Amino acid sequence: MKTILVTGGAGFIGSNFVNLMLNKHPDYKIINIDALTYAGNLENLKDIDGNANYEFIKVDIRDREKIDEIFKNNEITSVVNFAAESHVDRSIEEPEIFLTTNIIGTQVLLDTAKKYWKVNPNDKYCKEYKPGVKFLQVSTDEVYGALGETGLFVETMPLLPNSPYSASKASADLIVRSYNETFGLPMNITRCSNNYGPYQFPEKLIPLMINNCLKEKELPIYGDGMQIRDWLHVSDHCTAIDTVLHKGKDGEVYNIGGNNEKANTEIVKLIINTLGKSENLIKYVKDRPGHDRRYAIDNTKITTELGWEPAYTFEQGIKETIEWYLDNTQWIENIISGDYANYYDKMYSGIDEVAAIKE
Ligand SMILES: Cc1cn([C@H]2C[C@H](O)[C@@H](COP(=O)(O)OP(=O)(O)O[C@H]3O[C@H](C)C(=O)[C@H](O)[C@H]3O)O2)c(=O)[nH]c1=O
Repeated sequence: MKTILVTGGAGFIGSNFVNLMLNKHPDYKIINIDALTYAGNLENLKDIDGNANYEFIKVDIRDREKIDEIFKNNEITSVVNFAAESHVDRSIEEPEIFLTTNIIGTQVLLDTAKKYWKVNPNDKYCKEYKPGVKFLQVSTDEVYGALGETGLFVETMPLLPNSPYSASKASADLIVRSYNETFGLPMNITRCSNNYGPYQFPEKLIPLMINNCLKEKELPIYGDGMQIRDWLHVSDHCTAIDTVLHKGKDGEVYNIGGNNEKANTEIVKLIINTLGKSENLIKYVKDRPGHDRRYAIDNTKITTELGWEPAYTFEQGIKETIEWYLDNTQWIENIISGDYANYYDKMYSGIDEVAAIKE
């Protein structure tokens, strides 16, 4: 039986992944560890309550002692590391937590996996690991920096991150790479484009706009709104990670994109129109500092080498996502009333405050 340690499994992408894995692989055990910060919510996992193959442990990935104890008590065969501080705007306000969680937290996991997975733990030079073990680092296309009007991100591009968030993720990627080169630790890195879908915290563009629209609050678009993102449905992202976990070649990086390039304003207008609201709600505000102009992913490697492709069209995905938020207004209220509430209110309750924060 495989035992997969999923970190950050109460967050948006992590909880979608835990749900997928338990349904798709009924013979796997999933251990979900999560610090339950503002963006994590066990309500995201209510459908698997009582599943005998699932265990939740509240822990911060920076807690070396507790991580060690989890590896000691369980025969873990893979780690899928979703745990991260992920919001770019917040990384501009308070970078430190991004560096400690995203970089040091990853290093703690790598050290512990190395310790427990080595065939000979006492040999510092041992590069032989138990069969089938793998560390999968979930990363982001933001590590490549920004694209101009043309071109796509490919895995061989240099890392040129622009925000404290993306710099922390790029640093973690390099640490993971170094553990593979220096210690032979089996690993893959995946770099996804912008995710959307159910259970996304309403600080990110799509759920923020849906939530504000439903409450008839202003919709803050940064700068000219012509920045482009490549939108990937979270369930496509999860099937891609499952594919890389099982078929990814050791030491390789795989980009994961949705083949859906859209300008921010187009997305916001689509949400407004679907919800039958007025475009007068849109308010163009001061631009995000260091705002990346365009992200777009070349999926050739994962498609040709591993046979994965996104299944969702954006039209279908956004329709289902809007419906999900309409059906789960209480979930939104619950998640934004936690310990992040003050920060959330400050950031998103009024446009003038948003603009002030961006100054
Ligand atoms: C919240 C917000 C965003 N925006 C703009 C800023 C971006 O051009 C775009 C998407 O912003 P968001 O913060 O949702 O996502 P990104 O900054 O592209 O980053 C996201 O996708 C990558 C892959 C990750 O790895 C990040 O973890 C994830 O947060 O909308 C606005 O114009 N107004 C707003 O109120």
